[in-house]
Amino acid sequence: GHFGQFGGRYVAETLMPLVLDLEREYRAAQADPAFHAEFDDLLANYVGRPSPLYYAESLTEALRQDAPEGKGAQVWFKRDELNHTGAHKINNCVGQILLARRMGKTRIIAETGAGQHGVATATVCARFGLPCTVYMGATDVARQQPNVFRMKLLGAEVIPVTSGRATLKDAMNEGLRDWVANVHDTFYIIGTAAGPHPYPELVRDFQSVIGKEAKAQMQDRIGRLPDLLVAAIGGGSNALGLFHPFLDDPDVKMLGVEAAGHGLDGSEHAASLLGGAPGVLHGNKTYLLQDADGQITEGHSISAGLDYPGIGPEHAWLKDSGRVDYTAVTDKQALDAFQLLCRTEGIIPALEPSHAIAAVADRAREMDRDAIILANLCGRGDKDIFTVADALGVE
Ligand SMILES: CC/C=C(/N=C/c1c(COP(=O)(O)O)cnc(C)c1O)C(=O)O
Repeated sequence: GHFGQFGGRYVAETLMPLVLDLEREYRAAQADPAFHAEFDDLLANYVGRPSPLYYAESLTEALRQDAPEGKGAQVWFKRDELNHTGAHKINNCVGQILLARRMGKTRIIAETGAGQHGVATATVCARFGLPCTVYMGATDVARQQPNVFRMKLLGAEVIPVTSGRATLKDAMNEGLRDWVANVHDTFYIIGTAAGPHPYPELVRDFQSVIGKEAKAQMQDRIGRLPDLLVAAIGGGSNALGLFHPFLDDPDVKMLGVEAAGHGLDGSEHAASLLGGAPGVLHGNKTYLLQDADGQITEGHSISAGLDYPGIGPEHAWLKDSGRVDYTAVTDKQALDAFQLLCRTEGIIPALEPSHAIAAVADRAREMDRDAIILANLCGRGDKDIFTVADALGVE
């Protein structure tokens, strides 16, 4: 594997030539200044980067209210929810659509759970005039309706998937099935840092613009590095994007936040690292929620984007190496954090980063007032307002 025992490329033989072509093309793109110039130009002038680095003063003060005397870290956000399409997903889609064009592919497919990756894929397909087919679990079609309509407005075909629990895992199964049948003309834009090598690496590389910007912005604004980075984890791409540029800074601690759903003691969660075991799924070896026979078990999370029984292999390696700490936040805790941010900062976060905000609230109270926490605000909550309304029993 490419991350210790984790990673690898466990795919059907028919996929191997394409996966090898993709690696060859990715290496060529990495060495091509024109690729980087086009990527950087689109991120600046189409996506709207750099995303702001924002000091959440009001949230910081609110958290200090019930912190012990002299405690209460400063909370900063990387505002990737302000990107075009409303989440970090677009960073990766811009990179992958450029690879698809370099490879001469004429058809794009993708999987989606929260619909953010689906919208971002449909967006770059519209921009570059390529047909787009998005696979989405029927459960997620129902709970992320605003994004389903946006995908259609952008010209994408949305195919509901009804197998299993009809969430992200099932959508990714269908995406891989389509890809195996159409390798000649189709490029699969995978939405997270998972899948057969080189996907976990190239997705992490495209998303690392988040951490690179944050490092420079922190130096400009406060002249030092943050003490703790916090990010929510579905497959793990926004977390790796923030963490990766800081991995060689030993004083920068990192916390990945998984979805504990209805609690880690039961099976109704999506904490693949904390509640799973090593296994193989979707082309890579990583930590997975699985039963004693190695069958993948269905997860649960209130947040569609974290509702995945796997995780990118780089996180499996970072956990085992001890470089990154991992925790898990329940649906309830995420909902409370969602409302806290709305009320203190006037920002409606997606349910995914709401899990990170819950963990920030937990850690900030234990840290000194001059400590700096930087959290990834990786998506906006417009897509979630009806899910939240139902959960809170309000109109
Ligand atoms: C690739 C499938 C995941 C999706 N979203 C995941 C997601 C996530 C979790 O994905 P990762 O960053 O890859 O862990 C975090 N924040 C937002 C706003 C998300 O939408 C999607 O389909 O939109």
